[in-house]
Amino acid sequence: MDVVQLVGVKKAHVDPAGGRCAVLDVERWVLGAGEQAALLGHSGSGKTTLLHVIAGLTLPDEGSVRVADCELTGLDEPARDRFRAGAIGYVYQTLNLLDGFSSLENVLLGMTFGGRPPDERRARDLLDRVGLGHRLHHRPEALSVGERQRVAVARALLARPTVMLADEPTAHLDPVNQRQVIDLIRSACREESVALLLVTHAPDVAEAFERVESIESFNRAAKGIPAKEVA
Ligand SMILES: Nc1ncnc2c1ncn2[C@@H]1O[C@H](COP(=O)(O)OP(=O)(O)OP(=O)(O)O)[C@@H](O)[C@H]1O
Repeated sequence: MDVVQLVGVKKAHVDPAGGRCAVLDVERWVLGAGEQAALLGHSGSGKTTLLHVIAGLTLPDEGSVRVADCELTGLDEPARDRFRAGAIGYVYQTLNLLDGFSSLENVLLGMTFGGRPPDERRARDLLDRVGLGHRLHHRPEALSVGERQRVAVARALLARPTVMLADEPTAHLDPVNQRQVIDLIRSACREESVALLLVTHAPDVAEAFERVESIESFNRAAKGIPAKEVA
């Protein structure tokens, strides 16, 4: 069963001169239930835009985006926000942790938009599992970059999502920490049967995945790839 299915998805951004710039042109792309895929691609090839479209953070100009059997293009923004809070775990490139709040509060805040009561026991358990049981009450500024990254992973898992989207979650880590955070994301997703799409620039991070693909192979709008060369 596919938990993400994009069909005929097109998305253009408006450039500073007011012109439209095609960023996504995807005939069909799917992610299976519990599948783990690494996504590579050059800077500006549309990786973050693709994740935003799958998460319903932005709508495509054309096409269908189905996630966990829900057609996101048919939902208004508040409905997409509610859907995302329940079905999608997102680890942002910039982590998006709130400065004034502890690790535990940051994890719990992830559920605020879902309309369900925050599950503090699960939040503590997840923080424990990512090795931060002793950092529950530290604020982001008192955590290392790797620890912040792990808080973001725990927050993304709290609502028991169907899909985890991770946008370069290890960009600022040394190779040892990078490996630890990736292993942690992968094992947590496997244990909870969460499908994973992870964007990375690091070929050695991608190598560990059974499915590795470059966005240029399926996005006809990626620069340098003429549409006719894409099957
Ligand atoms: N809100 C926006 N308005 C206008 N153009 C945008 C917007 N967001 C992204 N773009 C453009 O769309 C293209 C794809 O951006 P995107 O962030 O998806 O690329 P990426 O593959 O994730 O890049 P990177 O690897 O550098 O993070 C880029 O050329 C970018 O300048």
